[in-house]
Amino acid sequence: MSSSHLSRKVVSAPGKVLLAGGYLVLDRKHTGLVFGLDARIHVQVQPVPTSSGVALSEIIVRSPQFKDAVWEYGYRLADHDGGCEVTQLRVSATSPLNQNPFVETALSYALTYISTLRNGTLEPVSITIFADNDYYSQPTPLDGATRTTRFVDFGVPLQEAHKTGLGSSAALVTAFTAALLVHYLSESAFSLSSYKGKRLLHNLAQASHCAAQGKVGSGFDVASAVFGTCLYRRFSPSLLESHGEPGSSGFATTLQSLVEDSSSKWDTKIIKDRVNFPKGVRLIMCDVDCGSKTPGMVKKVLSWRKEKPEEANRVWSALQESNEALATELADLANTESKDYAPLTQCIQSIRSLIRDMSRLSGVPIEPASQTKLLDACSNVPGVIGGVVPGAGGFDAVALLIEDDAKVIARLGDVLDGWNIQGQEGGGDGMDMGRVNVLGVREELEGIRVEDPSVYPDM
Ligand SMILES: Nc1ncnc2c1ncn2[C@@H]1O[C@H](COP(=O)(O)OP(=O)(O)OP(=O)(O)O)[C@@H](O)[C@H]1O
Ligand SMILES: C[C@@](O)(CCOP(=O)(O)O)CC(=O)O
Repeated sequence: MSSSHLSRKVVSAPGKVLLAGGYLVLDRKHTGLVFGLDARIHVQVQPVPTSSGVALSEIIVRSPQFKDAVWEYGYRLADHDGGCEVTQLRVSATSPLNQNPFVETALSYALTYISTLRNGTLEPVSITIFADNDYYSQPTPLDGATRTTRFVDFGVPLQEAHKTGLGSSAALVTAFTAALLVHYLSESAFSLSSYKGKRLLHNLAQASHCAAQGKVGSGFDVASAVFGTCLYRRFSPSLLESHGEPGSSGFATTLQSLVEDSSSKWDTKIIKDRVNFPKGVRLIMCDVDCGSKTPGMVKKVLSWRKEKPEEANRVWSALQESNEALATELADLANTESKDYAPLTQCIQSIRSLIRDMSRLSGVPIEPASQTKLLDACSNVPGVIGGVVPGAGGFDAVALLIEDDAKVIARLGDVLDGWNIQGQEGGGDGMDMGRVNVLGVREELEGIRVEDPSVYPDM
């Protein structure tokens, strides 16, 4: 190990799949069953050596798997308790500003919080982001085969990469925030191994993720990035609606109180003890490349619920019951070690049927006909227990539960090989289904994790 590894800190956070509870989880009355995935975003922080003894207040962030993915920021403490303001610096006077709102917001929020706990200036650091390959569409070898490169060079700018929908921004903001807290704060002020530390990270990452996306979602993706697989009940949205912004008077104190929850306002529920995953079963994702999400799906579903509350609430209550039954069945299978997967198939079928009701009644293609065909074809493969359109659904990836056996994956591969043509001819949604690839990801129970820095490439 070279000595530079000693001062480097690396933290990783998992991607997610909302197996059950899409849309419902937006309402505190309901829960979502979210699985963490073994595709992670890793963030490395290292001090910048200063030979002259003069430290400039500059932070450089790189995402070396993408073209031109370098962001430089100046930072300063604002007057009137305004927290830490960051300003993106141009790489050259003539080059356009290539912004990364998630990085920039996570940086100013984390530095603001850190500055409330530390006196004096924060020394500059260099930050590197590594994304596991499955966050972006490209064929990856499945279990058993050797992955050639741990972190593939995608060779394109970040905006041109095809995302697979594993929640890169939430995993990034969470790992990025955690890496900065671990770097700048002493173990006694902040530790990821305690529940208190995770709660603090959760609150801070939810605040900056919402600010960066410009809307308050349910936050299931940030919650699973911190706590891993869980049943999730969201926080009241009003919590994040009026905390001001970096630079505005009083922002630092408001953020500190929000993050440390000094008025006990956070009502998020992370339920881990009712969730388990049976040995012998595996979750996999099939990425529909060129799949696209219909814009405004959330808005349309919510306006249907507002217009027809009785109709919608009937479906949502039944779905909530089926979603909980799925979590219970998975936990029972894990506890009893039974290999009778018929009840699990049944749970998945009843969820799918209710999701199709929701699609029909709301007019939103949550499980469109082309995904119904894909899921039915996958479910007919021996060893496949069942599958759903996860999250918001639409034309994105599907999630399957299968018997954890390479033969099942091989059989699935055979079915999916010719899928492109079948989808285009018979999809019936006016959408072309692209190629369907089995991603190399699987479920993972663990959330945020401090990593051994020596296994990452030197940057
Ligand atoms: N590897 C990375 N390096 C730097 N920034 C990244 C990286 N991955 C994601 N980001 C940031 O997150 C943004 C993508 O966030 P977006 O919410 O659109 O996708 P997502 O979180 O993957 O979506 P979904 O919830 O559908 O999975 C990028 O534009 C960039 O700002
Ligand atoms: C529709 C929704 O409930 C889930 C969206 O999930 P995904 O981004 O499709 O994985 C929105 C949310 O929970 O914020």
